[in-house]
Amino acid sequence: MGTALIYDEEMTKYKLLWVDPACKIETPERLTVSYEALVRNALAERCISVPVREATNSEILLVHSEEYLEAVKKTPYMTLEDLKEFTLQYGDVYFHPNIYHCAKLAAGSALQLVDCVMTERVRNGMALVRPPGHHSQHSAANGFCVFNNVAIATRYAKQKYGVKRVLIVDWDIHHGQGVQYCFEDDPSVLYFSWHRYEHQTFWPQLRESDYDSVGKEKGAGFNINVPWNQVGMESSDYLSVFCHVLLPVAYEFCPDLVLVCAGFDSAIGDPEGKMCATPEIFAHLTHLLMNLAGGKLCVVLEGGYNLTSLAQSVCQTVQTLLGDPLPRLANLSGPCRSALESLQCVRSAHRQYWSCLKHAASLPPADISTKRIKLAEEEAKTEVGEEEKSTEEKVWPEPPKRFSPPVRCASVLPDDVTRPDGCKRLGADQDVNPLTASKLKDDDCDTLSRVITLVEKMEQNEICSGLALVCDVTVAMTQVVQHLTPDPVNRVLIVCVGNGKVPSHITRDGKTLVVQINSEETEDQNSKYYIPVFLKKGCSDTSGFMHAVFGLILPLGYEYDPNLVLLVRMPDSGVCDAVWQQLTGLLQSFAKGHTLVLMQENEKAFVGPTTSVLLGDPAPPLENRQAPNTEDLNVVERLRDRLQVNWNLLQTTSECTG
Ligand SMILES: NCCCNCCCCCS
Ligand SMILES: [Zn+2]
Repeated sequence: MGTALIYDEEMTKYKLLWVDPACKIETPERLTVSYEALVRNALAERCISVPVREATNSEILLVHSEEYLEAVKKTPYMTLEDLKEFTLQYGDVYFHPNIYHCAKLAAGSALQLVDCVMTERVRNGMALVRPPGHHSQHSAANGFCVFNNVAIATRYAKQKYGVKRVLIVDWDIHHGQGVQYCFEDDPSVLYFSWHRYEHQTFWPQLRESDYDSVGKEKGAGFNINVPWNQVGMESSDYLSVFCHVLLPVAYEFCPDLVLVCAGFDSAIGDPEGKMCATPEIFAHLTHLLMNLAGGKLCVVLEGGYNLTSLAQSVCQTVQTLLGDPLPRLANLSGPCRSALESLQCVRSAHRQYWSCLKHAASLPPADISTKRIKLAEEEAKTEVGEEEKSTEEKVWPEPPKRFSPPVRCASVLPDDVTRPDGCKRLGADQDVNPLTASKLKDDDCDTLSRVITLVEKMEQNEICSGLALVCDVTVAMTQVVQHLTPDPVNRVLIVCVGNGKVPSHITRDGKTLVVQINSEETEDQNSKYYIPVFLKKGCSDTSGFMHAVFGLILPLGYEYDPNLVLLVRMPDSGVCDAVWQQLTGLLQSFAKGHTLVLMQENEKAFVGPTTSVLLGDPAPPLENRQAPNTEDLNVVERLRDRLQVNWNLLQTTSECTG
């Protein structure tokens, strides 16, 4: 299934008609540079173009009041003076004779996207729209927004398709208060937003944007606000929040549909956000959401005011929706102190609502809060009349080309195992490839030599990922590592699922990082590069396993930044299909998707499900949402405490930083 792209140049046909410094950044060029970049990078042509449509009155009334809609309906006929007058009743927004038409198209685009995802005409998609929506409210326009596109789409999906649980991820740098107001008492809609806040001094300066607004009444726990109290946040800060807050909760919530308020003013260079995360981060944020809801992901443009980083970020997002390998994120430094403080506050505020957070630390002591430091700085500044901060132009490298290897997935299988049709899908040359069709009766060394060849072709970027059935995964794993180690830049992340002895020499000199999830307490080898995760209930405990994936494996993987991932399924691991597929999907975040899966010969039943995920299909949703059992949670938390001195992305509290 493909990726939808919804765009129409009609939505570029309104603009600011008078002087208003607060609104001049919201321009038609935002849409044209984004769409042109998709065309220039040959991404638009790979999408399924879906036409826009106007949202109907009843669809708009799913969120907005009749009086508001009636008022907006009059704007096409207003004089310039009337438009200015009409605008004054709202904040930080402007009207134009054609904005009502465009606002209906923007909302209608989001509905079109929901339709083609819910009817499975496409797997996922992006709507490039303006005016944005997440600030608009029941009876008010606000923050460049007229109708709340994503809120309308959410209500529409529930009404028309009976969707039970919707996750809304708002990665725009502003708080989508309009969305929060819409769903704060609704437990069927989980709203997550991070936003520049600076202790309520940044627009829209709302008390209810802070981390302690967790939702109301039945909706308590289903509204997650992550305030950024400093500018300059980087990819590490964003990934920490995804790994330690959003993903664990999102998987526990188990949504049927995911909508993204995709504002790119959270990217480097943006005049509003003043953050430092490069556009590649959106490739990863998108990917990390793609295994939820069976891949049903609708991305709707919100903000983004630096035309360069906006266009690059849109391309990174669409390219990931299309299933292309992700770019590596270089030298992630770990979250800054202010981000850690926000992280700790949010986790603490939501501890009582989500079992994955029940072990979260309590609120940081007020005295170390960056708030006191910040307010002290404010006083200092006013005293000495600090000169205007230089608004230095941010520069960053153009994101690297994300090229897809000719073969997406190759497999080394015994004769009696039929090659999954998925591999065949990758072109006829695959059949003549010695790695797969082999008429010889292969014995073990032949298999291993083919596995090594497979790895070499991955290194040469001829093959993206691979899967091999071998007679002994430990031997195969060791052979692969020995083959690779000489090369100085090689770093291999090895994830071993299940019990079994991992040869200790394999973790020598940091060229490999081994994380083993098992149910046997191994002697406590206190090595930085061998991390045994002992789960009392073993790999069959979905919640405990996924807690280890988000709390340990993902942060470690991002910080280690390997150029190859070995996913090893130890004999009799007991891990269930869906969890195995989720892990396979999430590990493609690393090494540009170069994942080699090693399994025992007798596990042929898992070849198909594993291959489908390596080929880019979403992993099926994890149905169960029971709490991880306490001991397993304890294990992961204790491990994180012990390891975070070496691995910064494991941190979730601000106390630990000296
Ligand atoms: N100094 C006032 C600036 C107002 N900024 C409004 C930003 C709306 C963003 C929508 S994503
Ligand atoms: Zn914004």
